[in-house]
Amino acid sequence: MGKTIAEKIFDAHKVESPEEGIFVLNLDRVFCHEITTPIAINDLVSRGKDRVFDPEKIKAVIDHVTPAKDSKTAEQGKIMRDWAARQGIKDFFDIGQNGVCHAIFPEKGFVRPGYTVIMGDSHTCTHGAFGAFAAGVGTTDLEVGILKGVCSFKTPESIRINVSGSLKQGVYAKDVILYIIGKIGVNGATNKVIEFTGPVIDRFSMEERMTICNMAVEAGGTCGICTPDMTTVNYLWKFIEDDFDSKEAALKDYSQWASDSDAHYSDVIELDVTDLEPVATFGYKPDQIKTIAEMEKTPVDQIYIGSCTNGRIEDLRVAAEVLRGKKVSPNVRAVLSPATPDIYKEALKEGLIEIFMDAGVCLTNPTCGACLGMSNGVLADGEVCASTTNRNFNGRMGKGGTVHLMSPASAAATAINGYITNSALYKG
Ligand SMILES: CC(C)[C@H](C(=O)O)[C@@H](O)C(=O)O
Ligand code: SF4
Repeated sequence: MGKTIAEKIFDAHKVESPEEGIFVLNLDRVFCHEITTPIAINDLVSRGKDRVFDPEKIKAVIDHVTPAKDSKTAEQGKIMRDWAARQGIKDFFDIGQNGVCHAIFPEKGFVRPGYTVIMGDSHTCTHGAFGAFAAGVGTTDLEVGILKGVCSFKTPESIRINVSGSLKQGVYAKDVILYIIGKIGVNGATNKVIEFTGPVIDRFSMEERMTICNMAVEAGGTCGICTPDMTTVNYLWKFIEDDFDSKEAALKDYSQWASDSDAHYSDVIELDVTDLEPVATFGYKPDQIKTIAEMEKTPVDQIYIGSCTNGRIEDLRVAAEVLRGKKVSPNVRAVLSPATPDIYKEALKEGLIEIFMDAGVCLTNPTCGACLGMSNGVLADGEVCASTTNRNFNGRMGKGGTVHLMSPASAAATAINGYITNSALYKG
C-alpha cells in the first residue's frame, strides 16, 4: 500500500509510537506569537525549565495586537521580547519588522517541503501549502515543543480534494476554499489532513495555496497540504539556492513529499469549479455559503482586507485593481492591513497604496488586529463587515458584529457600493 504525503512526513520524523495510532514526531519548526506563547513561557519558568530545544528552530513574532493597545497586550509583548533575548532566538519579529505569523514566516523561507511545524495558533495549517505537516496545538503541546522539540499526533488520515476545471473572472482561491468548506461542512475534515490536488491547485501560486490551506481548520482539518512542485521551488529559491545545484535538483529532492498513486484516503472528493461564482458567508459558521449574487445588496458598515488568509501582495493587487480610480462609499469604513512589512513596501512600490488612499481606504500597520476584533477596526454592536479573513463566528470582529467572509476582489467591490457586490462589475 502506498503512502500519503502526511504519512511519509510522519515516517521521516517518528521518534516513537508509544501506542497504536499515536506518533511522537521530531519538530523542524516551533512558531510562536504573543497571545499563546507567554502562557507556555510563564509555566516553563515556574517549573524551573526556562529552556528551548533549539533557538534556531524557534521563530517568534508579536503580531496579534501590535503596537500594544493596553497594559495586557504590552505585558504579552514584553514576555515574548525578554524570552527571545534570553533564549537567543534570533528570528524574532518585533515592532517595525513584524507581520502576521502565517504570512511573515513563509515569506522568510522558514517552511520547507517535508517539515513538521507546530504553533499555538489554529491557522498553522497555512504552512501545509509548502508540502509540510503544520498543525495548531494547545499550550501543553506548545510547551513540550519549545522544551524538547517533539510533539505527539494521531495517525494522519487524509482526505483528498481534487479540484479541476477553470475559474471564471472574479472567482479566486478564497471562493474555492469557501465553496469547499460549504460542501464538506465545518466538521467535514475533523482530525484529518486535507490534501488539495488537481489542475486548479497546480496552477495556483504559493499565495493562493496558502489561502486554501489556511482555511483547512475551518472544516476541522488538522492541516491542509499541497504537493511541492516547481511553483514551490521558485518561491523558495532565494533561500535554497546554496543547497541545490539547480531548481530541477531541488524539485527532484522535494518530490519525495508526494503521495503515492495507491495511497489510502478516508475520502476522495472531486470538484469541478468551472461554474463556481464568487461566494460569501452568511450567518456565523464558515460553511454557510451563498453566491455573492444571492447576497447582493446586503449593506455593510465596514470592509476589511488583510489577515493570514488574504493580506498578501496578490490580494492587495486584486483589491487595488477593483478600487483604482474609485471611491469607498461614504457609508462604509474600509480598513486594510497588509500582512507583513515587505508586502506593505511592495504595495508602495507598485503604487497600490496610493490607489487605496485615493479611494479612501484606511491603512494600518501589519497586524492581525481587526481579524479577531482586538484592534484597528473593531465592530460596534449590530454592525456588519465584509472581510477577507477566515472566521465569521458571532462577535468575532467585535461584540454583536457580523462578518461576511469573501475574497479581496469582492470586499473591494463591496467597499465601493456599500453593499455586497460582485467584483466582475468593476473589471476592465
Ligand atoms: C489568538 C490565537 C490563539 C487564535 C487562533 O488560534 O486561531 C487567533 O489567531 C485566531 O485566529 O482566532
Ligand atoms: S490574521 Fe486572524 S486568523 Fe490569522 S493568525 Fe491573526 S488572528 Fe488568527
